[in-house]
Amino acid sequence: MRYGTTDVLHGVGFTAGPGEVVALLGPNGAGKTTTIEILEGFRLPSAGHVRVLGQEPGKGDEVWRAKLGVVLQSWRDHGRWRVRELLDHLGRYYRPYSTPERPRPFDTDELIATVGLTGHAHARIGKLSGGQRRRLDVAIGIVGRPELLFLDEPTAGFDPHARRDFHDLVHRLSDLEGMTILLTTHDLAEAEKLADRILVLAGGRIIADGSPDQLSRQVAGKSEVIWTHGGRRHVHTTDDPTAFVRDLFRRHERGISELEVRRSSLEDTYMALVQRHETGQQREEVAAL
Ligand SMILES: Nc1ncnc2c1ncn2[C@@H]1O[C@H](COP(=O)(O)OP(=O)(O)OP(=O)(O)O)[C@@H](O)[C@H]1O
Repeated sequence: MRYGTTDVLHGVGFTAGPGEVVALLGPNGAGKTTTIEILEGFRLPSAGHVRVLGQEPGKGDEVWRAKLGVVLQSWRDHGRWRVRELLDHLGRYYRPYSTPERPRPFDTDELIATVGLTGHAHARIGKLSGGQRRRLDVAIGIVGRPELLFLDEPTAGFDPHARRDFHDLVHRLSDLEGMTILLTTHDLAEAEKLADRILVLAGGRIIADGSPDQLSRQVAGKSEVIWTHGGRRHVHTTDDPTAFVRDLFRRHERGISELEVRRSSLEDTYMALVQRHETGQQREEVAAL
């Protein structure tokens, strides 16, 4: 993807299979939204090949569009409508695309309950809180029971409870409905919890692609060993926690309690990957001078 003379995506290549949950991670400006917008058909790529549900997104017809669900970063219209009224209204557009395997739309009350808005079904949308509005955005995205769902920072503004409900919802949608889900998030714990696969974008390139475990293995992460001995808490960082713990017990046969080994988190892995990419970029720039 090129804007003017600037390439913002370079050779971004990946496939996602049915029912897969893929998280797109990356620093601000990495190209996540641009990638999603191309897949949704909102932006035409300057070059390359894109197929979404067998179709070139820019040429998708209504039947194709009805199979997609989109939750954008934020939008604030329909303030005078009521929650149930809007979902019922939007759902009707999907009726002609209903199939026996995939009845469309979702039952409105079931959908409202699914996103936890039953108590606000008759509230005016303009009066919802930020988190409630975001729940409604998700409901709007899935009202047509899509085969493929795009979620751009879906949990921004959610309280911990709403976040957990949302995570359960994503699991249900992928496991029970077989929905393929592509989401962007800056919450690494969320990505780790939800995604079967993580793509890390930096500077418009995919710098890592794999399950959270596979990514950790790409970066030789250190582990933290935390233990209490004689009432004092100790922390040690090591490449080989097994050897360290064996040695620890050899040195102190008794008196060790509350032993914990913490592997590097996805956050550590992510930071290391992005830093490695940025250092490589700087080296390339210096070499070009
Ligand atoms: N219409 C446009 N014209 C020119 N450049 C653009 C345009 N839209 C986006 N860009 C640039 O493309 C790059 C990628 O932007 P994009 O919004 O895809 O990033 P992002 O990864 O979604 O970032 P964030 O995490 O901040 O949402 C940025 O450098 C941005 O400045």
